[in-house]
Amino acid sequence: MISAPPCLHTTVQDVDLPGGLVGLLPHLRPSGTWIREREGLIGLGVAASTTAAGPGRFRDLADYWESVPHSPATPGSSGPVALVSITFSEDSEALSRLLIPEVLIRSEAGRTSVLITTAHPESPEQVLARHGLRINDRRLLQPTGASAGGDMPECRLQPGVQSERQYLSAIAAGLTAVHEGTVDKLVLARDLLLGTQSPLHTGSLLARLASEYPQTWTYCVGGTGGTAETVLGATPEMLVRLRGTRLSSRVLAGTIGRTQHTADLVRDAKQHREHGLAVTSLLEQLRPVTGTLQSPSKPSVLELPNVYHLASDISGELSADAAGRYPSPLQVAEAAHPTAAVCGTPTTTAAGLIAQLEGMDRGPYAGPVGWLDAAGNADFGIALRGGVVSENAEAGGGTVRIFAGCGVVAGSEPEAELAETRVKLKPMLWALGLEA
Ligand SMILES: C=C(O[C@@H]1C=C(C(=O)O)C=C[C@H]1O)C(=O)O
Repeated sequence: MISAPPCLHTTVQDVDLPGGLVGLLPHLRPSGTWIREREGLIGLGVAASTTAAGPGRFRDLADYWESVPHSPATPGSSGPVALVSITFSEDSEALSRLLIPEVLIRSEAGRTSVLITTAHPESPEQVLARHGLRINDRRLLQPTGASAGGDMPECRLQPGVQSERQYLSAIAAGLTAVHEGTVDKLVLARDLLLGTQSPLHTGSLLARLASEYPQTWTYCVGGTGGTAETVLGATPEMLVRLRGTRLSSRVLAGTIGRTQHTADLVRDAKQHREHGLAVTSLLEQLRPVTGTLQSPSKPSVLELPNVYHLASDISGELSADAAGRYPSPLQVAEAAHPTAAVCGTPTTTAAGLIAQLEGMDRGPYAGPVGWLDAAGNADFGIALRGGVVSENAEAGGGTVRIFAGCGVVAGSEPEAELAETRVKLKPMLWALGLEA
């Protein structure tokens, strides 16, 4: 629902954070995160937010963001940042969201700053104190409360929308569509449901993901209390990164588990075909909004603790329209989404088959997730290796719904694809204490 955003006042202050963003996470209940290695951001609380649904969801979120009136931040700072999660499908029942956190802790190029954005006449100290933080007289940013520790509440594993057997049938049906020439590639996903009896501390869960998977972007959007849903995970895939008019992307497709060797991936023609379709889709979809685009002649191998992926790092430059205007970050994300890394080729036919064969609403899974600022900078990853946490404030516990998918092309074997989803579910299962 789009409502008028409040007028926001921002203050910014440089701080020291020797333990880095990840060290702070177990003490906090973030409303948003985007962290990789020692860089990124943590959002706390919500100064303003909106939700959107349907085919106009990108545009509606962009309109809201553009209408946020805010006082200019200190020179050198890019002002408020919005965290964004957008559903995979325009038909999703789930909401796409944009939220501007009250407190934004941002680490970039060795500098950490705290940006406070508020609609209320409160001092920065009061706002920080409400979120369990203080800045001492030596500029150290410190938590005021104890760490929640790394222990996760006991989780009960429940079946997802499809059993493994049903998922194998969906893959077989996908392969038939490939053999009949309806699609060249189709990405099919499944889910698992985990029930918890006591509340899940999302800060600790995110800290576990960020520590174990430092090569990925640890994301989180939501968590505004009550029965609100939080989207979180650790994605290795960058849909679009914008720094002014410079654009970059990391396309992943073609995967093996760590029990195999990278050489098995590098010499596998099927994996390269699958990868090539994902790269081609991104290049074609970005062409209308870019002037130049470069992609490597062959993919490299991205090594993660659970899998090896074929990876292509794409770079380019945005193009201006006839009036000299550059596309906004949300327009670029809309153009890029969905690539054949998470949908298929051709896109519309694949999306129709996904809805039919998966039998589930992907919600935010495989949709764009990340942040944008008022200077036109943005990081939008693809919401993979994660899930949706739903807390039930009354019952005290909640559920976590986690997702994983894989690309089906000619030569795919259903059992191997099922095994691939098992290793892709590993980061979340491990972070929740369900896997060694
Ligand atoms: C669909 C997922 O991952 C995508 C599919 C891949 C593949 O099929 O090889 C690899 C990386 C991602 O683009 C997932 O993690 O759920």
